Amino acid sequence: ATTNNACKIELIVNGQVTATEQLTLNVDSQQLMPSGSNKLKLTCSLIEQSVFGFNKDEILDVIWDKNSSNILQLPASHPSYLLPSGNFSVLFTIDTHTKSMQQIYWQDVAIYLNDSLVNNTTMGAFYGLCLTLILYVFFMGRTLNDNRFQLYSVYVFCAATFFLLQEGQLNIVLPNHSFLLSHQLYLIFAGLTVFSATVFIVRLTDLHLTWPKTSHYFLTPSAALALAFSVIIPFLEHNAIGSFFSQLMAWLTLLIMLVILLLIAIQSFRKVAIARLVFLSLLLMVAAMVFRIAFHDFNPFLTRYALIIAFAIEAFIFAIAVSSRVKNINLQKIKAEKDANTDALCKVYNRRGWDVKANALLTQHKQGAGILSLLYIDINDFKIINDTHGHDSGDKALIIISKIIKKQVRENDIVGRIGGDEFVIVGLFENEKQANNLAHRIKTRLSSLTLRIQGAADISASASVGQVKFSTSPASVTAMLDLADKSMYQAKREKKNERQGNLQID
Ligand SMILES: Nc1nc2c(ncn2[C@@H]2O[C@H](COP(=O)(O)OP(=O)(O)OP(=O)(O)O)[C@@H](O)[C@H]2O)c(=O)[nH]1
Repeated sequence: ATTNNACKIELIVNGQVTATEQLTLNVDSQQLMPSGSNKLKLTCSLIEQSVFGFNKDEILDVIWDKNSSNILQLPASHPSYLLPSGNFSVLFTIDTHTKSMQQIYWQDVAIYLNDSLVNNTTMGAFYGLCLTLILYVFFMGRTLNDNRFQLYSVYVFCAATFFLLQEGQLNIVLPNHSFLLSHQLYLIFAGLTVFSATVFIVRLTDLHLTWPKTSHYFLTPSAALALAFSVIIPFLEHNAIGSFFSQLMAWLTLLIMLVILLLIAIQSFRKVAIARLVFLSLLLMVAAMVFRIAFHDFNPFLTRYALIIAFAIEAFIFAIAVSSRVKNINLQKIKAEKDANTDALCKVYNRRGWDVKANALLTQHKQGAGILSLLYIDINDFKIINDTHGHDSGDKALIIISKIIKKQVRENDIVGRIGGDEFVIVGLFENEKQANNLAHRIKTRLSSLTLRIQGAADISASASVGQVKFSTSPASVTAMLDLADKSMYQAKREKKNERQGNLQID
């Protein structure tokens, strides 16, 4: 009967034991294994069941000897086995493709369960966050038709897949697919991550516009080279050349990140929008990467977690940066649209903007009832005002008159300046009386004006106002304008005749 737990592992080459490793319960141990097929012997004497497994990802397959039916494979991210109690000795083969230190763990069942629960929950939360960000930003990008957002999703997808393959969670749902655990597949996703991240960051922060040469001749080609390495390395012999290329890829990636970091630091210094956010998250990522390269074999678990945590924070910050860009782009679009439709001097609609709004009102009138009324306002003898007081004072007079008009109208009436001294108002009224009231107010208010202009002489001005009303919708806004224009000329002529009549009487 066994009185204490003990396990040892022996490496067997040509039938000879070449190395022995005494395992310690709940302490990871290292075993150097040449690449290829390694025969090993596990000898245990156990009071109770325990868990035995491998941490590293270079393992292609673990094949147990025929007499190992009492050793149970557990659904886990890495090859893990439940060892029975009692004394036993069993042979197994490990296929690896790189000569490496294998991390072997031998744990209490309770500790193993706790560790894998923590690991899988943490990783599950991480994948959930990534998936949410990927989908959210992707569909936001589709709505806004800007490929920066799709690039973000591609980048986060590649990185999350890289972590998924490296951490091995796919192995839980798809056991016995050793390819999923293999170095090859996750290395390619590492390359894809470097490439998509570079393209995304360049587009997000407009590095291709600020430093076109650096981004065309260094950043994009280097990222493509790192991607090419990641595809080539799995096909190389796992010897000095292979590890040289692996190192090269790691350092190239670090170099790309440092250059981007430097450029974005300059942008932050120049106070370019979102540059600081991007800088912060990149700094975090570089710190995690330096840690990963410098302490490569120090503690793989910790090294991987540092990168995952840094990446989760980075992905989140990038999502904020992307949405902040969306906001900026949207605001710019809205402002540009508004500017294109606004008269710069009087801050009412210009011809283009007024036409759009007037058409919308006409459509509304066609669908409903009420009176559509258009007022056409032309300032009298504005040329004389300009000639007498100067163009600058003329401008100020136009501003004051437009303010007077805006004060008289209701919120939904549409005021536009469609010519030098010509204003139009279109509105929808419940009845003719309401429409006439507005026309009357405008005509009275503009019939005789004294405009006070700071630092200049007062200007006397007046305007002629024409009105057209429709209970049945007119054919078009142009037709409506033509009629209103004629009505205004009629009013102007009458006013001139009146004045001439007055002169003759005098
Ligand atoms: N200050 C200023 N003047 C403008 C602007 N746009 C047009 N004008 C001037 O407005 C004047 C309009 O002149 P006309 O169309 O001959 O009309 P009017 O002098 O008002 O004469 P009636 O319409 O017959 O009463 C022209 O002298 C234009 O140069 C502007 O933005 N600022």
